[in-house]
Amino acid sequence: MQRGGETVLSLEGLGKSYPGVRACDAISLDMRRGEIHALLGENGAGKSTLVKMIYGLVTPDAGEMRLDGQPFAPPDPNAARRAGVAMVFQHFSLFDALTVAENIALGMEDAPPPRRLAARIREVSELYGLPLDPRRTVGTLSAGERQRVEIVRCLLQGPRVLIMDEPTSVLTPQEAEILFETLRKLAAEGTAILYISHKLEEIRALCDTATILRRGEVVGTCTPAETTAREMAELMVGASFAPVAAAARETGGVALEARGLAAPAPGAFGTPLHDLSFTLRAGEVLGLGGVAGNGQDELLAVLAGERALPRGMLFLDGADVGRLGPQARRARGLATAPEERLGHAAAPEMSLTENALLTAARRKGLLRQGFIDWAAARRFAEAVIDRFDVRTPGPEAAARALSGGNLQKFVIGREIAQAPRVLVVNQPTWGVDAAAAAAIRQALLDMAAAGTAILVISQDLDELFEVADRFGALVGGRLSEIRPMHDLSLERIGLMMGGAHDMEVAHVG
Ligand SMILES: Nc1ncnc2c1ncn2[C@@H]1O[C@H](COP(=O)(O)OP(=O)(O)OP(=O)(O)O)[C@@H](O)[C@H]1O
Repeated sequence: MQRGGETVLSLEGLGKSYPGVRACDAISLDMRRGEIHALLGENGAGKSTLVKMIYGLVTPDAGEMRLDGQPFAPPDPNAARRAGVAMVFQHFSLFDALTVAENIALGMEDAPPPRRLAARIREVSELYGLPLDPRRTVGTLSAGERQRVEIVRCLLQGPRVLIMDEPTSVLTPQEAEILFETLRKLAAEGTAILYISHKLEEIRALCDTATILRRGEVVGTCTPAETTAREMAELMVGASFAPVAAAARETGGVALEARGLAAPAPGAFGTPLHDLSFTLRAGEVLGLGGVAGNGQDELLAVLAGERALPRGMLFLDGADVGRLGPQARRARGLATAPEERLGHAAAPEMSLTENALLTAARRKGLLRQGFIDWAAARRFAEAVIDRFDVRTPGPEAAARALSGGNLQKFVIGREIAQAPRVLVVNQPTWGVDAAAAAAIRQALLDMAAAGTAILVISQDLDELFEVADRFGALVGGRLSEIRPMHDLSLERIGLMMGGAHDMEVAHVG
């Protein structure tokens, strides 16, 4: 570990307000050369706002920044990049139809000629243990490989400060380990890394120091290796919270069954589903793991009814529902929550009340003789906000004004609160902080104990260990054998999911 290097970036009293919310309040923080610095905080604590100020996407309304001792106020990301600040986002901004090299060239100001660039990409990717073929079309890459494109793009700039926003949510455990090797090597060379994650065990393994934010303010710092995950979670929340506990439960009859379920790829780069068969019983939680892009979204779309299926492939309580649309399936008790919260699970410009109405109108009786019962819709939205501790000024707030994790709590809570017979969720706690994730997982287990059949599609294996009774891996649109969760180790599951995609652990040094 390289503690004690000179300060590269210092923030002094940084602040930013949005209407009704002080997102960041007088934040001071120093980053040193060679340091891997975690930024921790519950949903809405201000982490994204803070890094957006460093990256020139948001202008602070108070305080100042210094980079290498010089005043630093980037008006836009280009300026931040020129000054040596790079950022890898949770959502990749790559063009599927272009090659790796073309994508990288697009993000550069003075891209070298194609052959030189391809050679540089090979060089940097090999040096940092992130093999990448510059000629591959991005649409054919796995999520882990796409992330490598983003990282290599940053590394080509030789950044002094590298910001990573929840980088491991798309990786297998083996790929995450390779990423950590890369980050350690970068830190050893002097790069300062600011690392946002809700995965506290990862932070303990990787980060030299952590700054904890709560409601826009710095509330503490710690040395992650010397602090337990629970202690860190409690520092973030400012209180203790209960661990997830599964009550003993009995499984009932088969509620949902897929029989040889198959569907062509929805577009040029989607994943076709091949011959998926599983049963899901009342009171049971079936976990489907897999690296992003292996058919998760496509499976959710056919289970939700966004895409119809031929006869004979999908049964709800014994009845063939494959040809029914989403509203008809919901009316029969099959509720679903997709991964993408803004735009798919929720309409960004609509209020929380309107978003609640979108999926709950039938089951919660929010329509009266064809008219919307706005008072009832608002009460339902308020009940979800209360029960799942969604931090927002109120149900009239637009979905897009919520922090990522708070919107996630809302869209999952909206389905849970409808008490469906079968619930299918994709990445239910993606981007949700530890305490809120525990609350969502507990709610899923409580529903199962009350007899709901639950299918959890997730890339978070710790989550599946916590909630699932049985496990199957989705790989290339196919389903592995389904095994009892307690027979499986993390390593075994990682291998079932496709291991490290032909990658070798970086040889550091
Ligand atoms: N564009 C915006 N308009 C209005 N409010 C906003 C906007 N962006 C952020 N906020 C508010 O600022 C606060 C901080 O949000 P921010 O996204 O920085 O939190 P976060 O710590 O990154 O959360 P998460 O872990 O959920 O991503 C939240 O209360 C959020 O609702």
